[in-house]
Parts: sequence; C-alpha cells; structure tokens
Amino acid sequence: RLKTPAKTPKSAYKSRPNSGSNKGQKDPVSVYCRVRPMQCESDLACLKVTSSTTVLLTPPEIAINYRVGALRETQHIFKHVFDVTSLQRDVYNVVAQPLVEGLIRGRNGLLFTYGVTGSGKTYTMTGDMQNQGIMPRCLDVLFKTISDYQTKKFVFKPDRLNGFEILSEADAMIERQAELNAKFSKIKRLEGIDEDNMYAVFITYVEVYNNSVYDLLEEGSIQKTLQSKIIREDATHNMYVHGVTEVEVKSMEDAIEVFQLGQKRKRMGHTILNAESSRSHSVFTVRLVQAPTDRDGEYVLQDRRTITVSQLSLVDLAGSERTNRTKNTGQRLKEAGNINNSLMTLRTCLEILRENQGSGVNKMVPYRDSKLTLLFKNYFDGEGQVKMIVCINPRAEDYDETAQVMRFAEMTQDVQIARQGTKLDMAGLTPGRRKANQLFKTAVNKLDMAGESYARNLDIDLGMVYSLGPNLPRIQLNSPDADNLVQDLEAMTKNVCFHNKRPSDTFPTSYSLGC
Ligand SMILES: Nc1ncnc2c1ncn2[C@@H]1O[C@H](COP(=O)(O)OP(=O)(O)OP(=O)(O)O)[C@@H](O)[C@H]1O
Repeated sequence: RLKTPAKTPKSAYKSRPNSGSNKGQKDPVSVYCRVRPMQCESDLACLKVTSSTTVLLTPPEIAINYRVGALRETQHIFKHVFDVTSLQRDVYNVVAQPLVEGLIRGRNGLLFTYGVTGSGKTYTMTGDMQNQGIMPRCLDVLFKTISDYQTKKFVFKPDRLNGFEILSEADAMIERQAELNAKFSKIKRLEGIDEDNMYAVFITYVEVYNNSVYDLLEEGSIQKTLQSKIIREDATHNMYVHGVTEVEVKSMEDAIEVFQLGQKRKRMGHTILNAESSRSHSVFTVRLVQAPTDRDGEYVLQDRRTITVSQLSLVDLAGSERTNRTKNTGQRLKEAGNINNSLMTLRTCLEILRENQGSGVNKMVPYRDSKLTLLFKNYFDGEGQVKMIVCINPRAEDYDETAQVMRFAEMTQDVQIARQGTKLDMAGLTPGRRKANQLFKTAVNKLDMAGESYARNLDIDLGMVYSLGPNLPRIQLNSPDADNLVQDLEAMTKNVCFHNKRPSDTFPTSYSLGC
C-alpha cells in the first residue's frame, strides 16, 4: 500500500544549538503520541505504529485530495509512541512522572493533550475510575511524596496576586478553626524531596470557552461563576488569572473532590451557556508551595522571601477538527470558530518562537491574541518543561484532521524551552535540622512514656558517674574526734574509687581523691 517511500521528517528529534536567547540551556518541547483503539475492529485504519517512536500515516480513498494524487504516505517521529495496548500507567510513568519530580524540586511544567474530538484527550488526562489518567496519578504520587512534610492547613495563604504569604501559627490556627466551623494505590514516593522544607498544595481549575476564562472553583452562584476573568501579569512577569480561587488540598481525595466540583460547575455552566463540554479548553493547575523550616526544624520560617512556588498545569484542549466536516451552525459554529482561533494562535505562537530561535530574529509572539496562549506564555517564554501528548484515533475518517495534527506536532517539537534550574532557598540554615529535631522529640517522648521504670532498667548509675562521691568529712585536727579522721577519710576514698570503676571504667581514678 506504500505510495511513496516513507521519509524521515526534517523536524525529527535533533538537538539545536542555543540561539535567539541568552537564558542558557534549552530543551525541545517533548511531544508524545498516543493511539487509541478503534471503536470497531472492522473499520478502516489510516495509521500504523511502526516502532516505539514512529507512526505511518496512509491517505485513505475518502481523504480530500486523494483523487488528485496530492497525498503521500508519511512517517512521523515522536519522543515516544504509545500504541493501543499502552496502559494509563505507562503513559503516566513516561510522560508525567518527570514533571512531578520537577514540581517538587521547584520547577514548572506544562502538559497538554492535543487532537481531534474523540481521540482520547480526556481519557488520557483524566481517565475514569477504573483507568485513572495522568491527573489523579500526579496527585497521588505528589501527596505520597510530601505526606510527612506537609504544613498544617493555612500556613501558606494565597495573596490573590499570584503569590503566597506565611501566616503565624496562631493566625493559621484561627483560619483552621474558621474552616471547621464553616462546614489508591501502589504508587511509590518520589526521590528528591527536601526534608528541611514544608509543603502545601493548592489547586486552581479554569476553563477557556469562547475566548473567555471561567473560574470553575469559584464559590457562589453559577451565574457569578460565569463572569469571565481577566488574565494579568504578576510582579515577576508571570501570567495568572486575576482573583482565581485557589483551594488548598491536603490529600489526593481532597484534590479529586475539588476537581469533581469543578466538573459539576462546568456542566452547569455549559447548560446555561448552551455549550458543549468538549468545546472548551480546561486548565487544571497544581501549585506546590514550599519554604524552609526554622532553625529548630519545627515551623515554617516566617520569611516570605524564602517561599518557592512551582506549578504543573494539566491542559485538556478542545478538539481540533475543522468546521466544514462537522457541519456546525449557530452556537456550535461560533464555538468551533473560537476553538480554531485559539488553536491557530497557539500554532502561530509556536511557529514564531521556532523562527526566533532558529534564525536569531526577534519577532513579537502574539500570545495576547487568545486567552489560551496568554495563559501558556509563562511556560513558553519562561523556564520549565513543556510536553504535549498528541492523541490519535486511527480511523480513516479522521485522516485529514490527523494529518494536520501531525504537522502541528512536528513543528512543536522544534520549539526550545529554557531549562529551569533549581531555585530553592535554603536561607542559610543547617541541612538535616528537621530530622534532628524529630529524633530528639522521639527520644524525649520515649523517656516520658517509659517513666521511672525505664530509668530503673538502665544499667547506669547516672548520679554516681557524674559525682565525685560523698561529701568530704571535716578535716580538723584540733578536735577530740581527730582520731576518727583518718578512718573516715580512708572509708570515703575507698567509696569514690569503687564507684568510679563502675559500670565500665569510663571515669577512672582521675576522679578519685587517691589515698
Ligand atoms: N486509549 C484508550 N483506550 C480505551 N478507550 C479510549 C482510549 N482513548 C479514548 N477512549 C475512549 O474513547 C472515547 C472518547 O475519548 P475522549 O472523551 O477522551 O476523547 P477527547 O479527545 O477528549 O474528545 P473531545 O475533544 O470531544 O473532548 C471515550 O469513551 C474514551 O473512554
């Protein structure tokens, strides 16, 4: 069935010298491909996985332009290709786990799924109860990793300007009380946690629909939630959704509950807006806040400057199909137009970034042309890791869109992102202080619990080891008792020598008075 020999695209993985930026080391956007199983085995397929990094796309007869002979079989190369037998766990391990490792080391990450409607974007990102996707797995491993090092709730508090402040223990306790009044798995921990830091996790969940940003976690009536939000730049030039609700979560279950609340609001919002759920881009962001403990390793250091915030955004993009195939009209046409505009802007931004990096020119990247790209600006312009999973339905009907998706994927993996160094602030404190403090407390507790019986069982006479023995007798020769003096001194001296030889001669005769 080969029409022309498969060619390796020029954009296949290659390293590019740093150019167009003085930010130091860069990495390309990592692009993965996941091929979903066909709904019906007998359907005609247009795509075949040929190795763990390549797929072959063959134009079917129903493809536009097939008859004019303008189409050729093409080979596409990715960092990794997940075929139909791949499990959710495999995708998480290869793609997302390194991002969570980066997160706990204070680095930012962005992962987005891209593909035609029904190609498996949501399945890959969220999954279902039996087949958990990337998001719940990231949360699970994150909470397992930081479980012993989490702050109590409300120690860190969002300042509503994309930063955090530290509350004193007393203030945090008041907030915890106020909240009280108001109201899976075999995954192992990750390496790399700083045991002298304390951690807290915050979640934001927004959706971009018809080029407006909605806060899916905002309290209050759904009408209020549908007020679109403004994207602003913070003091360190990071873009953020102004006034977005940040929910502090203490476990994976908490986090999933928050996500489900967001999903519910999304559905309610869509009913009001007459929207279709797959017609919006959803951005679920996990923010990890960490700060060093004080000198005693006990509480968070009360110094806001030592806070490190890293974030991982998990983005489920709307389907990328063309409007003429879906025959949309009215509201659906408007949705499709907006989706196409935002995805088109994403494409343009990446193209210009690639051009700037490749030829050293400095064209303006039009992030502001769409809310989606404005939100991504931090990642593309800043530092961190950016990854994309291209989801593919191999059925022949999707060929034209799939070919477009492949072109986008190839272009994306040519874009370089500055590698983020670690920015954790040790505040000049001694490493290991938290563990030392914990060991000390454990020892004290043990002694307290054991009480006297424990002390009795110790094979050391602490009193005598550290004393010089009984009081010296009076040494006065001018009394009628003087005859006893030599005998008393002799007895006392024997006593001191005897004790100082117990229990293991640790304190030898240097402490005795001699005879
Ligand atoms: N790898 C897979 N294995 C098994 N089932 C899958 C896989 N990928 C997708 N599916 C199933 O295919 C259907 C469509 O997938 P999904 O909703 O994830 O597509 P989507 O790309 O998010 O679509 P949309 O753009 O409309 O949101 C779902 O029923 C999902 O369970």
